[in-house]
Amino acid sequence: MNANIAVLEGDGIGPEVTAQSIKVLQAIGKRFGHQFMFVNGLVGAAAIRQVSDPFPEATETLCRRSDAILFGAVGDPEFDSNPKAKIRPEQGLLRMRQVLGLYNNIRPIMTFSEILEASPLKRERIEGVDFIVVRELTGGIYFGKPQGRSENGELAFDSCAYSKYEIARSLIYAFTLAQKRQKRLTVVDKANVLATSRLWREVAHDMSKNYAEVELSFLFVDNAAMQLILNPKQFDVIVTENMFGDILTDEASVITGSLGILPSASIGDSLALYEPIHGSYPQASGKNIANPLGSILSAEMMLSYSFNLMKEAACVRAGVQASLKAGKTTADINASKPVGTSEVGDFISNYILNSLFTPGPTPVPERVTLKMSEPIIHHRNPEFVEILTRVHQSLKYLFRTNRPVVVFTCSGTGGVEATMVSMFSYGDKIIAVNGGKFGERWFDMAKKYTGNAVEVKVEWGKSIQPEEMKKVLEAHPDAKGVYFTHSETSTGTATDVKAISEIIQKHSSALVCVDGITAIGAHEFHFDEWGVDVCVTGSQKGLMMPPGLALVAVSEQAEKAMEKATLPAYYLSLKKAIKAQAKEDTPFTPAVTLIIGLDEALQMIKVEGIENVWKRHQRLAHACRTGCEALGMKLFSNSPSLAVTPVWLPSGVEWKSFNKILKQDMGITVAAGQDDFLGKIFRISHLGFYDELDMLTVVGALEFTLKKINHPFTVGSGVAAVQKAFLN
Ligand SMILES: NC(=O)C1=CN([C@@H]2O[C@H](COP(=O)(O)OP(=O)(O)OC[C@H]3O[C@@H](n4cnc5c(N)ncnc54)[C@H](O)[C@@H]3O)[C@@H](O)[C@H]2O)C=CC1
Ligand SMILES: CC(C)CC(=O)C(=O)O
Repeated sequence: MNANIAVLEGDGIGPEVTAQSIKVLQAIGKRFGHQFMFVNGLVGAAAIRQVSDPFPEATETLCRRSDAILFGAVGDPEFDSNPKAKIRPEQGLLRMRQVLGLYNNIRPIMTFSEILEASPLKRERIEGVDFIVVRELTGGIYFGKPQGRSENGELAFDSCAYSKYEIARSLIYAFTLAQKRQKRLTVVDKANVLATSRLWREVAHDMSKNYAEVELSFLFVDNAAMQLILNPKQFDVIVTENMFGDILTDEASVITGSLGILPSASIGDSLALYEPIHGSYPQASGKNIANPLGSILSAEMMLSYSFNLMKEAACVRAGVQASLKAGKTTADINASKPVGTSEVGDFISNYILNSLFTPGPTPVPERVTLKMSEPIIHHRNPEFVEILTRVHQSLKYLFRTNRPVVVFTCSGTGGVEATMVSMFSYGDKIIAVNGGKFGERWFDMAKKYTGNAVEVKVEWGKSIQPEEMKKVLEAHPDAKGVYFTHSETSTGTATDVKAISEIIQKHSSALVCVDGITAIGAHEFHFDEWGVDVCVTGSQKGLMMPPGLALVAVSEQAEKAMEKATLPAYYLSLKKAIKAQAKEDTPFTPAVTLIIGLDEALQMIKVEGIENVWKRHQRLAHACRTGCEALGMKLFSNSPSLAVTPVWLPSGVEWKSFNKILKQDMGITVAAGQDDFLGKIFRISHLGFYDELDMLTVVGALEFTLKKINHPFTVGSGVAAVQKAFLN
């Protein structure tokens, strides 16, 4: 979606906390494919200083033309300490609320389990607190007339007035909200003293007939102030007038741990403004110490209330929770080890971007995710058959084959298992090349199924050469199948499939069985031309999908072998799957949603063109390697894969702290080394949905991390090398 957001930062800490929300909204835009346009407007003391008006006409126009308003705070000691000042920053805020018709202020009060100890109240009293205060915002004593001083200055007066209409529109909102929640509504007033409060009660009573399922109660404000602290869990929705709502919610912030974390939405009939409930906290201004969560959570409210972007809002909340869990909080919450305002914003926006640089799962493009979030359809419906038919065709394009490629609902390992149980019998000799975790797995699997497996061990980081394969085949002329891995994920090492397949065909009648799980979509591959018999890939690799599907291409030879095979196979029977595939069907209930996503992902690959996809992987892999080497890191593999680059950790660098900084400060997840190489190497993926900027990002993040742990290197050298690799 496209949205115009008016940004009114205001005074004191307003600009610094608002900057964090913008950062977070930009991250949401990037991750979910939305365009948020931010336009600044003057308000408060800043506006008085520039244009002598705390809410200038230009700001009002900007607000009216925007889809939502993000507000910081107003107020400045210069005015606070001068009671005689005629123009005051706060007048801007009040006028703005009034002229924009923002008559309800919604303030959710919810504790975060991660920071319960930040509250001075007992854990059992506050754990699970979750209520909402609906504060009337454009009436009551804030706006009542007359207000002022007597002529002789001996008397000052304010007026509190409410019309039935004003009360009713806040109550309607609160009743409706309660209906959707726990169905409990508390009206807070001072009806034992104030006439306006008695009118609130009267209107609430009358209205309650229309909301029979909502349990309505009344509480005097003095008692409410105590109950909030004594037993805050009793509340579901509170509705109250302007002044009481302001005071009670500052008090309620003690339950949650800090005034700095409470957000709000000020809404009317057409416009909505999102603002933390705190003020301009001038003592903290410019010091990078204010908590930005009130503002960030207000941005979360904007996403859900104004834009109905619920998934995006949930993502912001998850980022906030992650920051609290990681202790990335300001001094008001974490006095012993605080981080700065901007660090909290960085952490949350990095969390949202959550850049995966792992060789599976790999990043899923937004348009694929969106496709998968459409309503589910039945797998026998013509719409699904059409999708499956297209997927079958696209898979042929992907594998470069005219033969069937079947779709299994399982991981890549399940796909390899399907080939074994479908093509072989007990006692059949299977050669398995073991040059890493996955080769090891195929050897184990063959041993289990046929009881006759030959392991060809290859040093990690190296690939099997044709002459070596020739010797193995000569030693085992009775082999029925040879399993080898195109791109070994654990070592980032590629095997020359074309050459190995040629040797096997020349010197043996064994079936050529390729684990293409991390190779398909990254490495050049021609199933038919290269004489491969079965090749398996998984959805969460080069296909830019979540895990859950195995795709298996099957040659004519392989199909013939199935006629003689006697190993038991049911769910993973390739024979059954091929038969169903011929009718554009699957033998068992397929993962409908994943296949719908796969259809979209394969369309993306087709539009780019498979040759271009291979070339892109080559470009990215080369740039990634160059960048790492420029930082003084050594590459692990002598036959590098185009899917993943494994790198030796520089000496003296400890993996756990290195990875923690990469992940927590930069939002980058890379893969650890496995087995003997755990803590010694790490692996950077460029498999699937990556581009040039991603390589600059990951190498830039490596630089940041090395700098933070004081590892010597020339700042900028890695990023420059990546840039040169692309530009030369
Ligand atoms: N919506 C608005 O723009 C509001 C503006 N104001 C104005 O703000 C100025 C200061 O007023 P105060 O009464 O001091 O209220 P305040 O809300 O600015 O600060 C009160 C106390 O709350 C804590 N606090 C507030 N925001 C925080 C944050 N983000 N992180 C960590 N701690 C935080 C601090 O301990 C601070 O001393 C005044 O000029 C006042 O008129 C006050 C309330 C609301
Ligand atoms: C400066 C005041 C208008 C503050 C206030 O009442 C509020 O933010 O709710």
